[in-house]
Amino acid sequence: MNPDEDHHPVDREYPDTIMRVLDANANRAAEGLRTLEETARFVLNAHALTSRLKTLRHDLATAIQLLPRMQLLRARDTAGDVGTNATTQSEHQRSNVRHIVSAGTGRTQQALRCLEEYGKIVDAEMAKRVEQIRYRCYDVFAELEQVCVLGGDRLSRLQRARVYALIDGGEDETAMVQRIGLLADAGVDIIQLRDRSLDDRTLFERAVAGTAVTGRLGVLWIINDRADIAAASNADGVHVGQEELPVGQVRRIVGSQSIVGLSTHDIHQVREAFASTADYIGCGPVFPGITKQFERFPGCDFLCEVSREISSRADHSETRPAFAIGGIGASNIDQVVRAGFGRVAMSGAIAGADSAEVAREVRTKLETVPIDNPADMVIA
Ligand SMILES: Cc1ncc(COP(=O)(O)OP(=O)(O)O)c(N)n1
Ligand SMILES: Cc1ncsc1CCOP(=O)(O)O
Ligand SMILES: [Mg+2]
Repeated sequence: MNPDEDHHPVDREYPDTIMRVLDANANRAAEGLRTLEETARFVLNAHALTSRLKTLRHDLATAIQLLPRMQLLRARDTAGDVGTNATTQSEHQRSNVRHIVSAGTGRTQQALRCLEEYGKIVDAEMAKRVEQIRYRCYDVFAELEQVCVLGGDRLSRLQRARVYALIDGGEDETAMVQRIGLLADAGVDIIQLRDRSLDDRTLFERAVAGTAVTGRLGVLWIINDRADIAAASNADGVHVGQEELPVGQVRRIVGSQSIVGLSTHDIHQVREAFASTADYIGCGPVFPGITKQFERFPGCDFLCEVSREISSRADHSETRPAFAIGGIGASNIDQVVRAGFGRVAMSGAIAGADSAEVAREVRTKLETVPIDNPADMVIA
């Protein structure tokens, strides 16, 4: 705030000691929130958490404006602060992102409590607002720490993923598990269970079996359409279409640690998806295929538009991994690659006896397209 705009009704001067506590902790809390926000944004790609942390940071700045800023600045005395040299060894060591997050959340919470307590002497309204911010922080911080462990791992695997296979539930559970093993061996990164012919109980049981085997094999496991079954089976995520439950509602069911994918068929839907909390998008249908019939094919023109949209955004945290889908296989992968896509989802092409060779061949071609991979830092 401009010092001239300091409109706090200063009817008294507060002791410098109090002002120093408030000044130091206002800075500490704001810096802590910014560190956590950057982690959610750039390291974890956690869109919903990033925006909640940003709102908290802004609300804190608004609350701090209730303090007499000139008095705060006059009281600032970094050189005379006996605490600046009193550092501990652990303050200078951060071994991984989890460590940064737990240090940041602890520090921010402590700073908010100090602000609140000392703020009560100066401005009761400010103290009340900080108290509310502190309560909101408890929830957001708990989620952030959890996302760091499970969600962060899922998101970094998603960022690296290139080949995504859609499968049905198979003849029986054993057949499905075998197929998953084969696809994983062939280097498939993500497998989606897409089967509308199964009753809910059987679909759930297949989902549970898939969660267990993909967990062992290091493959992401996504359930098509059904957020409830994805949550109940502890799958890595869910994929929904434009006519299904909105992404925000899906999130309420599966939580922030799960992957949510969204189908897109035109560039407006892609932009909407980038503004939502979806973690990746499916783009298509590109070509006619055997799995699903369509009247319209946005085709490779659409893929080119999506590639341009992604590369036009300087800030890659504003985009999401995009998988081309629809009739894609070894015979047309070159066209997809030429459209700038380094990731595909396939069903029909990986359903036959040659599925492993197809998956390998497709992968080799896709690897010629660089994909943005910001999540290559050690999160564990
Ligand atoms: C990765 C991926 N992309 C697109 C789709 C299609 O989803 P949707 O439009 O909801 O159609 P159905 O698969 O539900 O028939 C997908 N499943 N996966
Ligand atoms: C579900 C879906 N949505 C767009 S294309 C498609 C089917 C993908 O299967 P295939 O790879 O066999 O065309
Ligand atoms: Mg669907």
